[in-house]
Amino acid sequence: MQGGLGEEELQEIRSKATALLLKEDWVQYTNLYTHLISLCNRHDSSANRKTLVSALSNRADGWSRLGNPVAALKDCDLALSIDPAHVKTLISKGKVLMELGQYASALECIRAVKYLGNGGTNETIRGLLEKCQNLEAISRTGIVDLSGWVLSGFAGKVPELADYVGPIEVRASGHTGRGLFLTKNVDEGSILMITKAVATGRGILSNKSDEQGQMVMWKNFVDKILSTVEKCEKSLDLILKLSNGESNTDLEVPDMSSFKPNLGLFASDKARTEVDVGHVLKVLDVNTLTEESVSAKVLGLNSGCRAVGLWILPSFVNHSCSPNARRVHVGDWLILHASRDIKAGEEVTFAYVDVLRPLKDRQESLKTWGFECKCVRCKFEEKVLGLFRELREIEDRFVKGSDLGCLVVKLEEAMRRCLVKEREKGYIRASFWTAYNSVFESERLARKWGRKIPGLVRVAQSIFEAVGADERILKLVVSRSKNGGNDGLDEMERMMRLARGTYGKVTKKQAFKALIEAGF
Ligand SMILES: C[S@@+](CC[C@H](N)C(=O)[O-])C[C@H]1O[C@@H](n2cnc3c(N)ncnc32)[C@H](O)[C@@H]1O
Repeated sequence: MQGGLGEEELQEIRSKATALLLKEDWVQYTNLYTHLISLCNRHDSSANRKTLVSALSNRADGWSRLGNPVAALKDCDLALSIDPAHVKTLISKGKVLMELGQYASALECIRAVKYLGNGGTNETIRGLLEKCQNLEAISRTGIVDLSGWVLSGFAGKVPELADYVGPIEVRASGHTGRGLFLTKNVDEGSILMITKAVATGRGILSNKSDEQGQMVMWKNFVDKILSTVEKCEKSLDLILKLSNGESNTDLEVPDMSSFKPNLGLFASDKARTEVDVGHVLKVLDVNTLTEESVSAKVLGLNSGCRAVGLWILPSFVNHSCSPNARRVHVGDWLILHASRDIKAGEEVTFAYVDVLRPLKDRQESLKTWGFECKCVRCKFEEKVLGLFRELREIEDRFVKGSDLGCLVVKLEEAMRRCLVKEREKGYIRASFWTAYNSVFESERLARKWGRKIPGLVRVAQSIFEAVGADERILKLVVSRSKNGGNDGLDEMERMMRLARGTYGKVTKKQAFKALIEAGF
């Protein structure tokens, strides 16, 4: 007998627990340990305290398996308040804290195991320590290095990342509601945030117009969101802070502390929350992002696999046709980076629609979003197209699909005659990128019109400065340089800048090259 708890009874509970563990029946496993914990509490003795600690530790594992790290953490803390040197609990607590994005505290737990010495230096602990150190560094600095994964051709599991909030803050942004702003100067490729989706819906669609496949993917995504918000009040609070598209006036500007790593995005052991499903669906309509949109790059994904997802902090990023940021998706993680240099105080924007299209096309696409873009580029284009009939006529002819080479020449001449400034030429060239692309891409057209228009590098550079980096432009610059059109180191440096702007600073130089290859 152990002060009230019989050895036989304990043995029976242990055997049941092993059977449930093998069956991976975590609900019954957790219930069984709840029963044992109440037995231990009823018969307090020093022997039962040992049993209590290991029961709490095991129940914590059960909670973790059930996706409830908050309850797991509570059990770990209870166990450690009785035995602060309980190795298994310290390891469990370290893992739970990692899951909650509390890397510095997780490191403390795992280091404590290492210094306790009893079994603390084995491979598992070393691996855990290394992983935790990496994640802690990412969450503090935003420095990620996916070189190994990229160079291996994206083999194996998607790399683990950590939440990072860079030099950004949410502020009121006039007619657009709230927006994300930079708090210090950054150069192109700088990582602005790393954040995990509240939920994603994935599907292999036969083609872009596979409506049935899209419906299934959307339903699956909505179900995941609803199940998360039903279980977790904090996730619901965050989602309810997002725009539902009805009015941009008087929207609350959330405190940046609401976006601290992962907190709140997990189920708590509280009762289920009442959810206004209609409101959540409206929020999803306005804030859901697709992974494969033009201002996003998906790393390491099978072609054909599509995904939609909700990421909280990126939902505060407004659209601009002259954007300065892009997204890179790695599994359920979204990495937002500067696609060109951005000054402190500037608003961070990415494109909701293809910005390498003429004004009319962009305006048409933005109708589905329910707003008109009033960015500096749109205003400029509206003004010049209104002022200069010849530019307007060129746009009309472009829409009708006339000879693209001739059109590019006319466009360059018209810009010269209309005294369009160099930076603003980038806006117009971006609008007619398809025409420039077909000239630079075709040897015949390049021979025919090449001497009458600026070279690819100049055009690419002006577009880069006006609307940020873009994979399609990078692709053309790289393919041209392979065909012998390169001028050595300078060109390499230019390509690296374009690559950094397109993918963000996520790999070393060598891997960037592989990424460029893999991207195409
Ligand atoms: C993903 S939210 C962006 C954040 C939003 N401004 C907020 O306060 O929550 C998308 C909504 O923001 C507004 N929005 C985004 N970009 C805009 C723009 N360039 N001009 C006007 N409204 C914009 C539109 O109401 C759009 O439906």
